[in-house]
Amino acid sequence: MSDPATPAYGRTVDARRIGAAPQPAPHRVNANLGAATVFDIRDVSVHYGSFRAVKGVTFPVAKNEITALIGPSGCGKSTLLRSLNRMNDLVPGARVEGTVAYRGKDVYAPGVDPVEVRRRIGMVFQKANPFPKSIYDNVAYGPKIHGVPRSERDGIVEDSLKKAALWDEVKDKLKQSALALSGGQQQRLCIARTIALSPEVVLMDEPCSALDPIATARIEELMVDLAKQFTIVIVTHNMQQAARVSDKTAFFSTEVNEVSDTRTGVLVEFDDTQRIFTTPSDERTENYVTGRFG
Ligand SMILES: Nc1ncnc2c1ncn2[C@@H]1O[C@H](COP(=O)(O)OP(=O)(O)OP(=O)(O)O)[C@@H](O)[C@H]1O
Repeated sequence: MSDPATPAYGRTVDARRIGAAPQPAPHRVNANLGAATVFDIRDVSVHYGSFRAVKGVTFPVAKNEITALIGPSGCGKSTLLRSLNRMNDLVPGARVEGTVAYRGKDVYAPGVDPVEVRRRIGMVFQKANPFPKSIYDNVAYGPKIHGVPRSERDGIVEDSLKKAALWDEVKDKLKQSALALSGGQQQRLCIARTIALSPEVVLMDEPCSALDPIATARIEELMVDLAKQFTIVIVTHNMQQAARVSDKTAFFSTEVNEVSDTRTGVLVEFDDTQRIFTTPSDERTENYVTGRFG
């Protein structure tokens, strides 16, 4: 049994503790101990044209964990997230330097198919973006274009909707338009659509920012459940959310270049979520998580 004096950060956190004075950690936990590494992100910088949005980022992502990327607006969280599955390829002028090793292989290596990368490393966006199709067709779409036979699609749709905790609400109206669902249901549908392709990793870019607290709570519960099967990396502005659901947290900030007057995102600290929110190593992290940072 865990020590009751130890704050329960990481998936079971009491959100009211956020902002409390840092407390001594019982011991320093090696952030990468004991879990298989899915991503080894090494010295990654991302440019948009001549503008360097984020520089020199290095941290690992462990299998079946939830890793949260937090930090002030514009520090490059979404940019870094999109570099993990080559989503930035779709942005004209975007360029990634360094190494994003996924299961030991650089996703930017010559010959790597970005479509296959995005199948294995799926993405859920800030705003639910269902296709203007039926609920069924939204989930079946990916398997269909990847050549999964029609006979297997019913099972995939049901399984994906169950994993996304949406099945009970939609099982009797699969042929109805996805656009008639609530915002929270649409976001769970987008999660079902993503996991229908059997990815290993699900990237989530502020998946709850357009949702009310009840829908947010459902997605958070869902994330924790999905992490049993998938590895999750989430960008969130919501520090309580990061503290509630994540195992590891990467805190980003910006450095100002006095000459060009531009801001570049940097990784300040990466560690167990509990440590980031209780005894961070860097003063900038502490100022941010305790709300002293404007
Ligand atoms: N497509 C793009 N073209 C040019 N610059 C971009 C593009 N996308 C982002 N940027 C710039 O890159 C920097 C990092 O942006 P990014 O959206 O990654 O930050 P963020 O930390 O996710 O911000 P927020 O929390 O506000 O969403 C910002 O200066 C932003 O203006």
